[in-house]
Amino acid sequence: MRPETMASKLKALNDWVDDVARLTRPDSIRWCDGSDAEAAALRAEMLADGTLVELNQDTHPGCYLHRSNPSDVARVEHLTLVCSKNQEDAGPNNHWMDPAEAHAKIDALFDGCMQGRTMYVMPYCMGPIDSPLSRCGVEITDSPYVVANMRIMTRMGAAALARIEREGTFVKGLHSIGELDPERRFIMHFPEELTIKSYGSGYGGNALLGKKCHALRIGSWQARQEGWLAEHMLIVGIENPQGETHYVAAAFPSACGKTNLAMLIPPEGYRKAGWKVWTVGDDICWMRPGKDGRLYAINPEAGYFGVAPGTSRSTNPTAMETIAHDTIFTNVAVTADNQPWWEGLPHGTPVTDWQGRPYDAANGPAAHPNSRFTVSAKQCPSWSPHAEDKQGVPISAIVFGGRRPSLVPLVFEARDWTHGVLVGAAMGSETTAAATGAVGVLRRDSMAMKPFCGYNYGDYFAHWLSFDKPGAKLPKIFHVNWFRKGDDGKFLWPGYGENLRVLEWIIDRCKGAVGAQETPIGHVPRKDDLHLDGLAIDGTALDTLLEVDPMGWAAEVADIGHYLDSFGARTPEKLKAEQRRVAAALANAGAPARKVAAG
Ligand SMILES: Nc1nc2c(ncn2[C@@H]2O[C@H](COP(=O)(O)OP(=O)(O)OP(=O)(O)O)[C@@H](O)[C@H]2O)c(=O)[nH]1
Ligand SMILES: O=C([O-])CC(=O)C(=O)O
Ligand SMILES: [Mn+2]
Repeated sequence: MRPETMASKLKALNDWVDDVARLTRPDSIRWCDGSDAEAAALRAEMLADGTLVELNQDTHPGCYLHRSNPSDVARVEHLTLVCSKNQEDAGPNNHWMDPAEAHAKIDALFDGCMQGRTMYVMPYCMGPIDSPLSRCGVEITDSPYVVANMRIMTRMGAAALARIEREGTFVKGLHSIGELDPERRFIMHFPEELTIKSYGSGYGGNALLGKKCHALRIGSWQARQEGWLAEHMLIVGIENPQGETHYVAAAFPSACGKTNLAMLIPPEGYRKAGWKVWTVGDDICWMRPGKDGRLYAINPEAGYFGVAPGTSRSTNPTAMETIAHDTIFTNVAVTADNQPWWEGLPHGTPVTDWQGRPYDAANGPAAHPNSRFTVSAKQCPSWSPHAEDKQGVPISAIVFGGRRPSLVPLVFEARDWTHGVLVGAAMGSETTAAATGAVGVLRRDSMAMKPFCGYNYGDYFAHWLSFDKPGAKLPKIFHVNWFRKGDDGKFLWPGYGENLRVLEWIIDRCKGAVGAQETPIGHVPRKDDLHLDGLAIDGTALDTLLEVDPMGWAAEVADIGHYLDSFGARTPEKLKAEQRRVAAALANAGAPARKVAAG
């Protein structure tokens, strides 16, 4: 760590650090270089003051547990603001405050807040350090836990600082855990100033500012200006037995299966035949058109901040292997022999819950439903050899999806880009524990970006449409739903590794190698179009998964129309016309679905 006196060569950076120090009045300032020695020293400090607890080092070498304040366990959407000069630019999809008022409000909280604490200055790079698609930032924080996580989640330290000094621009992120009072908490974004101010929370999405705040909210604003896309998407490479790899980018809302799909293990028959899956990213995707007209994507992150509950050898063995060592666990339970534990693990018994209390089922789950692991991407056994390619990987298909217990089929394909943008805009999903508030409530979550789009959704839809221009070789767009339920309330589709069967159909559609049936909502596979050998699923479940109910869909599409209108004049007319086209097709849908040829 560089002591205060060895500040950066970049005057703008030094000046900002000085200003922040004057406001927050820390006892000392440390510039982080990202080294192992620095990480080890910080860890020792956190173990000494209880910020980290050592886990069983025989079974989990290098693994530690952090228990957060029980009031600080998830993103807080109602306290997350986009403070653009013009309220219309933030749009009805964001909470907004006038920038001057917002600065005044949050600076009053920052005033003197680091007294008695150390202020850490972390230069970081989102994306491979040498990629033209990458962007840099500097986060200032008083939380060593945040430093430890940022070191895993981003390229943090000396190399990032060198790039920042070369480029001269960076996103400014100021964070303090403050007094962890839910009444004194704000996550504010000033896109026109490339600035983030976050106060009063130590939780991942609120505090690791490179992630949702920079890579999505500020990133999406920059992407619109510069002609690229910053999306809440995993990136996965699917290699077929012929050795051909297709990359798929998929947007699912928080806690709806991105990490799992990115690390999928092929079903046994596929594995034997030679199918392989390569993980490029599990949460965020930055993509832009290449010279050949295709979209190329990078993962701006360097690690995974994944949901622990539900992760097991049967659902996600790749993740289990990834987190077997050198991992920070947040808000999980522990067993009698000090191993981390969460709901969904078949073995072990929790003795201490996520709050550090003796486990008692009466207190609810042992691990918090949004408990997380933080781990370096390099530890993932399926980490793609192309994950660090500076030009990114070419995307063959874009997939949207959410938790839809009824109506929405297992998979369907949009007719073209405009229809695909409508499918993404129309996405709905049940809310999850990743944000505070009620769980299981169906809401619209366009492109899984509702909590993350840093500007007006109407403008965002127009930006998406703008990629369809002469010379563009755009990916095909699909929608999936792993979460359809039967009358007994159980999931109809086995999900997880079996999702490869759906990805195979998707990739074959991109190649024109498999058929489908045309319906008013898009192309849906017939049973025979999917490879289902070796899959235990009964015929009626499959019928339900592939059915399109015109009545139910007519109501859904009418609701989508109202939703698009809620963004007023900013919603592109082209998107509304597309919605009317689908509504009209559904109105005519008395006739049986028509068979279409492959391609
Ligand atoms: N039924 C079913 N559940 C799944 C499937 N994939 C993931 N899940 C469950 O959904 C939850 C969240 O999955 P993740 O893969 O961590 O979700 P995510 O989208 O990466 O979440 P964020 O990190 O919050 O963005 C876990 O409890 C999983 O076990 C699936 O195919 N079927
Ligand atoms: O941002 C976070 O805290 C975790 C995450 O990936 C999400 O909620 O989508
Ligand atoms: Mn996420």
